[in-house]
Amino acid sequence: MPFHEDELAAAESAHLQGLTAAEAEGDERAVESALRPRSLDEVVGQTRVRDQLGLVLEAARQRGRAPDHVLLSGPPGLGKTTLAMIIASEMGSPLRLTSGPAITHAGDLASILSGMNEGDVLFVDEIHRMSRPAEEMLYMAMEDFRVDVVIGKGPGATAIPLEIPPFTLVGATTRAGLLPGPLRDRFGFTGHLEFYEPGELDLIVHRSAGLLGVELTDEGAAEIASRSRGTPRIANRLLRRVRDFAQVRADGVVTLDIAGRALDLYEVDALGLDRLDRAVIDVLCRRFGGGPVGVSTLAVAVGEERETVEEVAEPFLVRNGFLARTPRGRVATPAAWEHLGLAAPAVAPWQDPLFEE
Ligand SMILES: Nc1ncnc2c1ncn2[C@@H]1O[C@H](COP(=O)(O)OP(=O)(O)OP(=O)(O)O)[C@@H](O)[C@H]1O
Ligand SMILES: [Mg+2]
Repeated sequence: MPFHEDELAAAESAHLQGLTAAEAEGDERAVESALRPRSLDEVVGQTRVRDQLGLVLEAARQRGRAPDHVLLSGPPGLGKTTLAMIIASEMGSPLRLTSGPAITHAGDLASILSGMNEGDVLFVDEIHRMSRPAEEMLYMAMEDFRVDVVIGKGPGATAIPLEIPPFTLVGATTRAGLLPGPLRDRFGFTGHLEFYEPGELDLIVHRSAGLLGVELTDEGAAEIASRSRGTPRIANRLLRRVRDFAQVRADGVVTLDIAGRALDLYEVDALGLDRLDRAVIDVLCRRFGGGPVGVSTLAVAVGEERETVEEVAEPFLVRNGFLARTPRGRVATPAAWEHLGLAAPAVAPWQDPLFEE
């Protein structure tokens, strides 16, 4: 391994803990980091992004240059951080980790950049949450490998140009749409991560079970995979919860029956909807008659942050045909009514030509 794994894992878990502040999750994070694929070959699914990225890295290696800047976008838990780490490891370069919210001043970024060596990979998680001045400094650094550090204030302020050795920026975002155009355009390669197919999640569950020493049947793995919301992080988490159940209530082997009972206990339904997903469609149908309703109102009604509803619940609900985004707001589809065991209104309010907001 070109970088020191323990250090990396420790840095990552500290970084992630800073973001979540939930001490109890520390252990989960450590397991998560142990389950990360370490090379492109180990990555399951995402074939398009993997092939494209593989080419970008190979070409850079042949030229002996740092690869182009890479932007990774997609819903949480699909592998953005994993891929960032793989980019560094495939290039044999050290990885530096930071995140948009951690860079509050341009000076924070300047000090990170000035400590970089040629070929280093800088990973900026949640890059859409960086401050404006830092963002502008980053444009310049990405394009010209140079930044202007402003010393002093007012008329006496001077800008001192600072050269930065060629590096590769890897940005991750759950909201590519929120990135300003000039920043987005400076990435040489953008990989959009998609939700995983059940067959791919099945492979991931088997792989993780092997690493964790969990005994499971093919049917047990398939059950976990099909209830994982197309998301490897969730597949791994459910596997651990099902393992607990198997250990305490049975003989430790994860069978179809055990997986089904455990997942019912954890309120993950047959289609993989979790509590938040169900709360969103439930409120939408029962309280707002199917919509349309603005996302902020919806978020208040389910007692969550707007961002959480938009970034975590919605992509999955939209992709699975339970919810639609319309210019007037969010609406429930007939599949959502059906999933809740409710009768959909004969004419949905938003389809009624006399409907007025
Ligand atoms: N393609 C994959 N194959 C196998 N396991 C994967 C894959 N992608 C992700 N994982 C697993 O899922 C977990 C979550 O992935 P990761 O942390 O990279 O997601 P992320 O996109 O960075 O999420 P977030 O937006 O929340 O930061 C990892 O611990 C890893 O074990
Ligand atoms: Mg991440």
